[in-house]
Amino acid sequence: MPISSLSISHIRNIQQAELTPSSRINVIYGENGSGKTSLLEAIHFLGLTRSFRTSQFKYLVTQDTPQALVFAQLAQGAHAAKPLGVERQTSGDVRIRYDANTIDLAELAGLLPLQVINTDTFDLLEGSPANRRQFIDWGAFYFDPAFIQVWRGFKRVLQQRNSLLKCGKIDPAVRQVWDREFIQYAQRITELRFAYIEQLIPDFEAILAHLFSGAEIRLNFSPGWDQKVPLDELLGAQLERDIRQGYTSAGPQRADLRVKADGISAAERLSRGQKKLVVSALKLAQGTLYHRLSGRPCVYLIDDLPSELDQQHSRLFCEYLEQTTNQCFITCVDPASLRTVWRPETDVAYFKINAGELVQTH
Ligand SMILES: Nc1ncnc2c1ncn2[C@@H]1O[C@H](COP(=O)(O)OP(=O)(O)OP(=O)(O)O)[C@@H](O)[C@H]1O
Repeated sequence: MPISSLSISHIRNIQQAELTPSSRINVIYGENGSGKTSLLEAIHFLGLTRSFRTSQFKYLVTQDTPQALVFAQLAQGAHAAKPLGVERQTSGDVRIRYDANTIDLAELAGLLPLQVINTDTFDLLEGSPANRRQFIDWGAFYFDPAFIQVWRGFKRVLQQRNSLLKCGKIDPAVRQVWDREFIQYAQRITELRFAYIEQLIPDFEAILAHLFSGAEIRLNFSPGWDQKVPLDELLGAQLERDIRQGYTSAGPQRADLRVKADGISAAERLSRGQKKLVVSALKLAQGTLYHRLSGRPCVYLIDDLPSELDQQHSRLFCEYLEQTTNQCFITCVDPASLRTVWRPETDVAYFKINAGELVQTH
């Protein structure tokens, strides 16, 4: 559901800002330190009650202010827009209200599915497998309603098993009970991840073909253990090692999505700009698949779109965004490079931000 109006109070250097965004493309521009990323963080806060830049709320809220509040109207097609408000205190209290009801975080995540493309997105290639598992699990969460329960169950069993391992000596009967449950969850979570990746790959390849040429990119999902060996055998064979280490070394907690360019790790092979195109294609593919499955577009927060990209690739990126129905909030320092890329019929709004103050421009 696109945001049809937005009011931001006390997010970083934005004391108070109001905007009426376009349902399609919004370009937010301004000098370094003017508040562009803060505006994207405000939208992220609205969708998830937290920032994508810091895990500590005290850094997100305007300094010396006890609370942040972001309020929006979410468009509902032909029907009247519905209000959504997220308020969070530095003391810890969070209040989420949607259409006159208090809702929880899981309901909020379903209302405003967000995709962020920023410098951290490079972690999808350069970071640890945990980044890629998070990426897969975001998609699997929306892909199959069963995923969240399976994921929670698996986390609980893994924690229990690891606690047992840390104790050193384990009663074989107790271990068998936990292993049985561990294996059931491991198989289920892996099936759901496989199913999601299988659906994602064609979208990823189609988007990549639009944005990128120069190397053959392949995605390869590795579930976290050698599939040729039954997991119960593996857990038994690795028990001594697992006890020494104090954690379970095989299972979905070790899954990864390997990205290769011409058969070599993409993180090692690609240039910075090429990496940006590949990670963006992954994020755009997630949004496309989500839209196809749910019938609803995502909201994209794209920080400094032109950075790392030459003019031709910026143009291709914008062309792709234009073809989708996502609502996009795109930041840049100089809007000149993004002024000429849109088709005349595309609804594009421009906002200039200066010292946290926002004005709509043309
Ligand atoms: N908690 C806070 N309270 C008030 N101001 C803050 C807070 N945290 C950061 N700032 C300031 O907010 C300003 C805006 O930062 P932001 O990262 O949004 O800028 P930007 O426009 O994205 O810059 P750049 O182009 O350099 O990436 C900065 O000057 C920063 O120092």
